[in-house]
Amino acid sequence: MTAAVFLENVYKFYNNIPVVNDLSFQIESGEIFALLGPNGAGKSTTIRMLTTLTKPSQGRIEVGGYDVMSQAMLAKQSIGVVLQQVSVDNDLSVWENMELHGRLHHISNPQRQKLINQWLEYVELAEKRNDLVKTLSGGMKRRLQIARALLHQPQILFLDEPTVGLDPQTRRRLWEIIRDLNKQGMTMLLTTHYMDEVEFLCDAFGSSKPGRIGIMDSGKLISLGTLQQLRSAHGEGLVMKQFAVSEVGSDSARSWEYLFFPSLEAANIYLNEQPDKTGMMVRPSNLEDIFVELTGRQLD
Ligand SMILES: Nc1ncnc2c1ncn2[C@@H]1O[C@H](COP(=O)(O)OP(=O)(O)OP(=O)(O)O)[C@@H](O)[C@H]1O
Repeated sequence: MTAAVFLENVYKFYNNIPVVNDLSFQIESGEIFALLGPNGAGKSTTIRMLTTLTKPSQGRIEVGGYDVMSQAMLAKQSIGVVLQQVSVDNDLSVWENMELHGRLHHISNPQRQKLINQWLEYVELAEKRNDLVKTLSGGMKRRLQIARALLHQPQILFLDEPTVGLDPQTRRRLWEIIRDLNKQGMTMLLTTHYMDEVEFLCDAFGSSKPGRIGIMDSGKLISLGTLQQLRSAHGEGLVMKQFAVSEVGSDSARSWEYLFFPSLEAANIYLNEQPDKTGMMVRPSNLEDIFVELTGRQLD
């Protein structure tokens, strides 16, 4: 079966520096895939290459079975894109934004109006159809971006940092939309630097098909798998040990050392064997622990 998204040995150089460095992975049809990494890891550049907005310097990329270099038009038709910066036209109404996109994609009426209505209903903006976009909230604008990206019935939806700058309720609502679209069979690739976003969207929680997580750092894919696979690979049990890193007068700055163990039980056995347990605690590992272990950094 052809992968919905396929990257092989992909590089992107800016000023001779590889900001994407030998990236290879595939996403199957219907899968949800999150690219997680700190600022500057190369996530946006990767999405820009996948969506034909910038060319790879080397390597092969296919989306929807089409080569992004030699079959860019066909590749573009098979994808919907929601970029980090809100890209809807503020001076047009909600409906006019949808109409423009529909015309650009040569969707003829009455199908165009049917799809506009369907997707505006889906993102709960039907009642706002005649409102100017500049009067909408940030969350509404993001939902409009999603509705517009879906109008030409793409197979794959790319979302670059979809919930950045939104309040908690709005983020939650967008996550539900993203998860629902994926349940309906839409292939999804999203970038994020929020751990809770990845855990909500990619975690099993009763789903037989959890999403996969690709952790990127300095242009490289440094880990790949479901949350459970990442936890199994790095250790499901964690012992946190507090230690002083500096002493200034009577103040001391404290930090944590993380020790991973194959299971929570193994972590507990280790703790029980310690003669002095002061400043130590045991808990199951999570995505953030794994990220810090792999990159040596914490996300914002
Ligand atoms: N057009 C460009 N010219 C030169 N350097 C660039 C260009 N675009 C991106 N970069 C550099 O490439 C690196 C990767 O940037 P990118 O935006 O892909 O990272 P990111 O993981 O998406 O980060 P963020 O979460 O901040 O968006 C950064 O060091 C950035 O400064």
